Amino acid sequence: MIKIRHLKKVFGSKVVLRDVNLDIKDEKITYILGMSGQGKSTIIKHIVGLLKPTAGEIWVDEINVADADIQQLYEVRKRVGFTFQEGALFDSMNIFDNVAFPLKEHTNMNKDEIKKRVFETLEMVGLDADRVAYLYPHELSGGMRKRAATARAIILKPKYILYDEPTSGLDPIISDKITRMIESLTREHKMTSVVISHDLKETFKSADYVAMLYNGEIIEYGTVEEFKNSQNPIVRAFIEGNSEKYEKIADGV
Ligand SMILES: Nc1ncnc2c1ncn2[C@@H]1O[C@H](COP(=O)(O)OP(=O)(O)OP(=O)(O)O)[C@@H](O)[C@H]1O
Repeated sequence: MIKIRHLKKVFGSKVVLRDVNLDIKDEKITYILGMSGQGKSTIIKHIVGLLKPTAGEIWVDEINVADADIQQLYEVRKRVGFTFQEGALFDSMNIFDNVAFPLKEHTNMNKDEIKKRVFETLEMVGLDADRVAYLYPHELSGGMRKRAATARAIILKPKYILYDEPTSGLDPIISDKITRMIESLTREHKMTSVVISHDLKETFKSADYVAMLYNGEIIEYGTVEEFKNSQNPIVRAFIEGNSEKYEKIADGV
């Protein structure tokens, strides 16, 4: 399980995360929602040790990432795959080399083993491996690039996968396909998924748990039904897409 306890992060004089507490349950899909700039990406960067917290603990199973040594961080990176919003793939490498990259870095697999694993993984994310493996990222559509980036993130068979806005910039049909891919990796391949999103439609379709980040804290956490029935005024304004209501509450009016 991933457990975040009293996570605080200050950039310069700006307090982005005040006191984040969150449990990510194994083999489930947890969505983290929140307005732009609230610090959702900052949370996931802490989970993989790309940022050091100002205070608090981030447990990935028995490892506290906040004070992990190099060896432990290496272990965390094997257990936790992640995809970022932008620039997830190396433009100068074809899809095969992109997806194979972590295998070459982290394992002693031979060429045949690497090819087998890359092709299997491309199929797992719904790509036709024979067709796309030797294409370059710019030759793929946005949705296919997201799938390929996911293939690279799961190539080491991580227990956890973190998706940063996997459906942003995609049309509703492709968004639905990406959501189904996340579901299939979670349900059939027993991964634990954390999804950062603004996309309520996709969230309500596939989340097991939903957390809402606001003003540096998780202000609501529960199942989709619980979240939909939340009486928290910020959550209500967010669900209704009511900017006037949201801003009034945010301004303390
Ligand atoms: N390395 C950094 N140095 C300084 N400020 C940062 C850094 N990383 C993030 N921030 C600031 O922290 C805040 C939260 O950023 P973050 O990207 O985590 O938000 P987010 O909720 O993921 O937003 P979005 O939905 O737009 O991606 C922003 O104000 C951002 O400018």
